[in-house]
Amino acid sequence: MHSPFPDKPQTAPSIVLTGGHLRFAGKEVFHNLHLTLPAAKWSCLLGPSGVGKTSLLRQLAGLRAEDGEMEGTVAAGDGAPLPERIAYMAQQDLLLPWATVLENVLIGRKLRGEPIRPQDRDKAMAILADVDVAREADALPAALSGGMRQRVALARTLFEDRPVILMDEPFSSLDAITRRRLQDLAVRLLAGRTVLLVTHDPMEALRVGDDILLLKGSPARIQAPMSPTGSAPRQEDRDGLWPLYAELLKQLGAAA
Ligand SMILES: Nc1ncnc2c1ncn2[C@@H]1O[C@H](COP(=O)(O)OP(=O)(O)OP(=O)(O)O)[C@@H](O)[C@H]1O
Repeated sequence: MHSPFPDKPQTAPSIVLTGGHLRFAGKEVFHNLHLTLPAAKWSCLLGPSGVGKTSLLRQLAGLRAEDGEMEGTVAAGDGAPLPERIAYMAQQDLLLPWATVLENVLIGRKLRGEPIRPQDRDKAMAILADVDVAREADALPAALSGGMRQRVALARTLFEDRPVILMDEPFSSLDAITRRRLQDLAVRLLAGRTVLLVTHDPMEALRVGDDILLLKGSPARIQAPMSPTGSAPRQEDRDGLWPLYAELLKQLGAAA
């Protein structure tokens, strides 16, 4: 099968957050939060809107909270430095408006002062083809639909090919068919990576996640209600996901 990643992924570490704490204007979003993301597994984080999922993802990505107080330590289980091993895909696509789609995928190399080699362009184009926006490679982001921009942002994350991937609702703007296709693609391309995926879609979490996490309450706490069996991407009927879906909905309802 064609793969834009001919090399083996670097070893993916576990990620450990200790004593996570976030406060905005006196409101505690979370307090003394502990979380371990197992190495080379997909963890999916669900929770009601505003509970703190994006904030938690940003803390794991090493980003500061604007206008907020953040405390806690984030470390890789193997003890090696973490920041350069993380790819972070934000909720807003954050594409550079003046750069073409292809340049946006390659922007990480450019920002790091690395040369753009022919094989980098080839790899970027292969990923753009995988996410079905290769025809738009020379277009500016403003010419794309929201779903297309999201696919470009996903392509940029995949291009970075890091062992740790943090994604904030990466498939939210996509139609149902494209969403499933890209879930399957991401599972294939990111096998062996340590992934945390924030989603509002319990079925998405059940299809792709090794571990499902819930963030709930105020201040928010982490729960780990289930770890679906069978290898991802799972199928609703074949893998018996519907009862788990109902259970997750119940638990999310209880979280409101
Ligand atoms: N810059 C900020 N200033 C003040 N409050 C903030 C700021 N950023 C986030 N918050 C607050 O922190 C809380 C958590 O926000 P966060 O975006 O992490 O939630 P979320 O679970 O990702 O929500 P959603 O599912 O809607 O994306 C919310 O109450 C939000 O209003």
